[in-house]
Amino acid sequence: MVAMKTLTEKILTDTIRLRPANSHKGTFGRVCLVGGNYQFGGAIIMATEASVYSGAGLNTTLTDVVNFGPLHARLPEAMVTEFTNQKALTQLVSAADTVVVGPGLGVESDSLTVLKGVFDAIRPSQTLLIDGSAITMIAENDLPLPTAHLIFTPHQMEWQRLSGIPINNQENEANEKVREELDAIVVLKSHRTRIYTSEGSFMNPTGTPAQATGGMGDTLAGMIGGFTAQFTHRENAVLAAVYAHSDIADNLADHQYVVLPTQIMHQLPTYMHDHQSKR
Ligand SMILES: NC(=O)C1=CN([C@@H]2O[C@H](COP(=O)(O)OP(=O)(O)OC[C@H]3O[C@@H](n4cnc5c(N)ncnc54)[C@H](O)[C@@H]3O)[C@@H](O)[C@H]2O)[C@@H](O)CC1
Ligand SMILES: Nc1ncnc2c1ncn2[C@@H]1O[C@H](COP(=O)(O)OP(=O)(O)O)[C@@H](O)[C@H]1O
Ligand SMILES: [Mg+2]
Repeated sequence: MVAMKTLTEKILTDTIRLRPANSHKGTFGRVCLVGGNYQFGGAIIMATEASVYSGAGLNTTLTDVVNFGPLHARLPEAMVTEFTNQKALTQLVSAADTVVVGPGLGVESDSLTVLKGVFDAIRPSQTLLIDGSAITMIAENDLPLPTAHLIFTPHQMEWQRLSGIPINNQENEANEKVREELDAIVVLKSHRTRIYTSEGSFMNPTGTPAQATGGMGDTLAGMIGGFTAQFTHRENAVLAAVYAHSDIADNLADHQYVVLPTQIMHQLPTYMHDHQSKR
């Protein structure tokens, strides 16, 4: 086991590139976000909004039809399609650089059908981020994983379900072993989030109890989606998103009792401007 490294602010300038003058929306990646049933629309709206605010060039959301209006009222920049339309799902998933599946997807039979549809459509060259309900469904149904660049973003209870490691025993050695079996990047979220990759394991030093509110992880999932779609080094993109998400929260918590997920994403364009590479 190699010692865990602690992330520093340097991960930001190592990752967030200066936007080239000769560029267009296609330069900054396509993200497809899948989730948000009739009950959890807010989750996929927050994930989508976080991806857009992190600079991803094109964003399409596959969700329950009840969420179309609410999503567009907040975010006309995103495109929407119904997640039960298998043909559209296959086409939109195939066209993405990064697919984010799970925020607010739910665990009912329609949710499982959607998840299986994503797994069938994904190709090995693509990045697939698996969050929230999708992690729970994989664990509960023992679903085989597709071949792709996989990223899991479990909180401790979701990691217990997926890995079988009880929350109190989630030590680095055990976590690293399961990460290897999954052949994925694992972002194990807690008050001090740890990130396990094939290139090493990392501790995120940022974060505050002011973040302990629903939707905070949905927002991180969207940010990682946006970062991985536009920045070429996948591991660094994940690390930078985790660091930024909680660093912004720390800054807001200097003068706020609670930090809302939507406040974090709205800070992103300024924060990324201030922490981009100078070259
Ligand atoms: N506005 C919305 O639409 C929201 C929808 N959400 C969605 O709701 C679905 C269910 O996710 P939940 O996470 O709520 O439910 P889960 O049942 O998966 O997990 C929550 C349980 O895990 C426990 N837990 C233990 N350690 C934890 C840790 N470190 N972090 C978080 N929880 C920990 C909590 O106490 C809680 O009882 C997901 O699809 C999620 O995306 C939630 O994100 C909340 C907001
Ligand atoms: N006490 C805390 N200190 C630091 N970060 C926290 C704390 N509580 C929650 N977070 C962060 O908030 C996010 C919660 O994710 P998750 O439980 O998936 O939320 P949701 O599913 O409601 O969106 C994670 O990024 C986690 O690290
Ligand atoms: Mg979550």
